[in-house]
Amino acid sequence: MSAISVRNVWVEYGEQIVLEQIRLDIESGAFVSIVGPSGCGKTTFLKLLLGQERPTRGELLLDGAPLPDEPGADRGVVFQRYSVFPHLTVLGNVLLGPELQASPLLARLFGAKRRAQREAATQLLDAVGLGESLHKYPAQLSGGMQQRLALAQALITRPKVLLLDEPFGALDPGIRAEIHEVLKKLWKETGITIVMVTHDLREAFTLGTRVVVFDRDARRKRDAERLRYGAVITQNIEVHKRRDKNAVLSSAGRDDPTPPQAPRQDDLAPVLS
Ligand SMILES: Nc1ncnc2c1ncn2[C@@H]1O[C@H](COP(=O)(O)OP(=O)(O)OP(=O)(O)O)[C@@H](O)[C@H]1O
Repeated sequence: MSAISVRNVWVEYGEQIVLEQIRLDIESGAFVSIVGPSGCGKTTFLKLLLGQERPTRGELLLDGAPLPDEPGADRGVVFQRYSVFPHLTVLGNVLLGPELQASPLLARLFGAKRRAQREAATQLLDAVGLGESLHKYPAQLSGGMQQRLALAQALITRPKVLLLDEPFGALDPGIRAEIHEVLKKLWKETGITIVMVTHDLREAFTLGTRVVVFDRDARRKRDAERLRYGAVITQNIEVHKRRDKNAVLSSAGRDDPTPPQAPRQDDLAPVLS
């Protein structure tokens, strides 16, 4: 479990200010959903957490220490598409991370270590429902199965933080609901801190312990001002108490209805207006 602190962070690309004055504390084990209009800097924010982008100003801390400047095994990531390697089998995809960690040049594990990692990978693939598909290639999997694989691939190195960039955006609603359950279960079991960008407000509120809205100040939306002002956090909504994790997660249970906090999509439209 890991806490993240974002302290007065700005991101500028040349003349364009994308994010400004971003201040956010994410408690250890939280599940934070990031929503906001297209182009307001959500993916940029995720890239900051991943270490793919650096803030122009401000700092980001992971468990009180400056966040490493480059992606590392402490942060797993899943994108909407293309997270998995098409030329590797399901098992090969999940084993690649540990292999690269153990041997950056050869990307191979040997002997007892290989057996232990194979066992861990197989267990994880079982947990995401791909236990029967270990030797298939991604092209032989459905979209939902590929995203399950991407989750397993991201989690095998036991990262402290899982970053999700619209991971389920391309999936049908039914498949989405299934994979939500898988994700909630993994979150519960690992206690990992999750930050997820989504366009789906219902998903944001159903999964998130906190929903954070990024947007430009309404007074600064004129075209002439687009470059000079970045997005800020306009709302930071606590949806569920993380300590009450079982209550959050029990929404996955057969007997539990949708949690009372999860609003209808129509009710949520004003959040983004
Ligand atoms: N490397 C870069 N160089 C210059 N501009 C960039 C770069 N990366 C992002 N931007 C700009 O930053 C702004 C925010 O982009 P970002 O992808 O973070 O938005 P977003 O909220 O994730 O959008 P969407 O919801 O459509 O995915 C956009 O105007 C984009 O053009």
